[in-house]
Amino acid sequence: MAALAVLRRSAPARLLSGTLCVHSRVLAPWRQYQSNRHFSNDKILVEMDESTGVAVMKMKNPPVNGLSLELLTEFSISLEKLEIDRGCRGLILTSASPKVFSAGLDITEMCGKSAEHYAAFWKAVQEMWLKLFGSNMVTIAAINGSSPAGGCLMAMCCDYRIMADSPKYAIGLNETQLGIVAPFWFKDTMTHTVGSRVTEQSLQLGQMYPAPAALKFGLVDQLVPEDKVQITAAAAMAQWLSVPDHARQITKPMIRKPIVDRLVKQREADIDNFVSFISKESIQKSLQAYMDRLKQKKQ
Ligand SMILES: CC/C=C\C/C=C\CCCC/C=C/C(=O)SCCNC(=O)CCNC(=O)[C@H](O)C(C)(C)COP(=O)(O)OP(=O)(O)OC[C@H]1O[C@@H](n2cnc3c(N)ncnc32)[C@H](O)[C@@H]1OP(=O)(O)O
Repeated sequence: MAALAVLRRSAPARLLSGTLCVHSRVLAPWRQYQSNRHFSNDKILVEMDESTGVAVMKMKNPPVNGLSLELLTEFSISLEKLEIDRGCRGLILTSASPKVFSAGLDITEMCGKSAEHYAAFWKAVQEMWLKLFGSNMVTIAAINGSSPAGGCLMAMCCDYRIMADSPKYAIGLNETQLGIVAPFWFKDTMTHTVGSRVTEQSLQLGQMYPAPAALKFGLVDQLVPEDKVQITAAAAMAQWLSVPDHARQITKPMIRKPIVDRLVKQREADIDNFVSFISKESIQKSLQAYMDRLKQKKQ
């Protein structure tokens, strides 16, 4: 048992290659850590079921769960807490808002801000990805609504994806549609999920796939009626957890560690690249025009 406990603790550290730091500027203090093991801060809600060892993490940033610096920071802190919790073996990631899993990166974080802000934001995006893609737990995305760009990235980081069966909900990496470019580790994550050919086409076209199309080529693993997404995720989790932890935890990094290491080796260069790209006037104009289109859609 002691050996298993060591494996459980040491594998994430190896996989994440020392990436435990989080940006300190917006660290929200834990409001509470109650006996029933629910904890929450502003943007992330965690419900931990001690009898199953499964935590449900809900993103809570209405109206569309934009991945702001605050949400990303709280996400990484929450995930880190669960990762070191002996009792937690599985994580179900979902949205507290109906109809949207996550609208991806909060575009307002990438518009009209300082270079320092862009760098802090991008570091938080990297941190989220390193922790979720490199997690030692079983991770299941319960995709209860649309999931563009960064939302799709989060879902793809998980071991298994269950999506609400509705053509109204779409998922994909649509960055080129905004006039921006998905970085290499977004591309790596998609290649890992659906292979090179589909990734090449999807990324160039910035394609969003309605849920039934996403199922066809494996961007999601299972479609279920909207009101069954959570219960199906719990059932899938039970199945994944029936595999002995130590064997699964040694297997997962065989595939994922080289992908994680690629970013770890060039984190600073990737931040510099992002800051210089996003600061360009032409890119700022594209993002602003896209935000205007989103707002006009309503009128
Ligand atoms: C060489 C390369 C090197 C380095 C890298 C360089 C570049 C950068 C890479 C960056 C990677 C980027 C990743 C991203 O995630 S970008 C974000 C992409 N997201 C989207 O395109 C989603 C846009 N939103 C939608 O499609 C819809 O909102 C959605 C999610 C389907 C929900 O639809 P609906 O319920 O109808 O809601 P509304 O559209 O009415 O939106 C409500 C409200 O929210 C605002 N909003 C929506 N999405 C975002 C967002 N991502 N960020 C900020 N704000 C958003 C929307 O404008 C509305 O606002 P309002 O004030 O009008 O209420």
